[in-house]
Amino acid sequence: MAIYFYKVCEPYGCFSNFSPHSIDIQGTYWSTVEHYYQAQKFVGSANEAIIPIIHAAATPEQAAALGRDRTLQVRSDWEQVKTQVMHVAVRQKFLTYPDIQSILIATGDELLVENSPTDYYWGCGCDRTGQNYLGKILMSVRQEIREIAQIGDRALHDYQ
Ligand SMILES: Nc1c(N[C@@H]2O[C@H](COP(=O)(O)O)[C@@H](O)[C@H]2O)[nH]c(=O)[nH]c1=O
Repeated sequence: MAIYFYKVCEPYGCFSNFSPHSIDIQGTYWSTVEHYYQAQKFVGSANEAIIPIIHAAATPEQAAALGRDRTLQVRSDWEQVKTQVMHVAVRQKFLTYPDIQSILIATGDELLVENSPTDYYWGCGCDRTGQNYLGKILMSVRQEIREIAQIGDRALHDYQ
C-alpha cells in the first residue's frame, strides 16, 4: 500500500520538508529542508540578498513564501539543479536523525507519495498524476541508507 504524506501534523509528517529538523549543509545550519531548498533558488542570482532573510525565516511557511516571491528572479540553472539540491538536503536530514531514519526504513519497499493537492512536480497533485519527485527522492534516500547499513554490517562481520 502506498504511503501518502503531506502535512507535518499528519501521519508520516516527518517526510515533509516542513518538518522541524534542522540540517547542516557545509557548515551552515538550516532550520528545515524547506529553508535550505528555498534559499538555494537565489545562489548566484541578482537577488542573493534574500538568502540570509530566508535563512532567518521563523517558519518553513515563511521561508517558502519568500522563495516563491515571483518578483524575485531565481538562478538561471534552477530547473536543472533543483532536484539534486532537494536530494542533498533530504539525505542530510535522514542521515542526521535516527528516529525519522527508522520511520523511513520501516516503510520497506512501499511507494512514498507527497500528497500535495497543488504541486505536480514534488507531489502527486490533486488527481494523483503528478511526478512525485519528493517521494522519489525519499525512496532513493531509503535505498542509500540501506546500502550504507549493509556496508557497515559487512565490515563488522569481516572484523569479527
Ligand atoms: N509540504 C508542504 C509543501 N510542499 C513543499 O513545497 C516545496 C516546493 O516549493 P516550490 O518549488 O517553491 O513550489 C517542496 O519542498 C514541497 O515538498 N508546500 C506547502 O505549501 N505546504 C506544505 O506543507
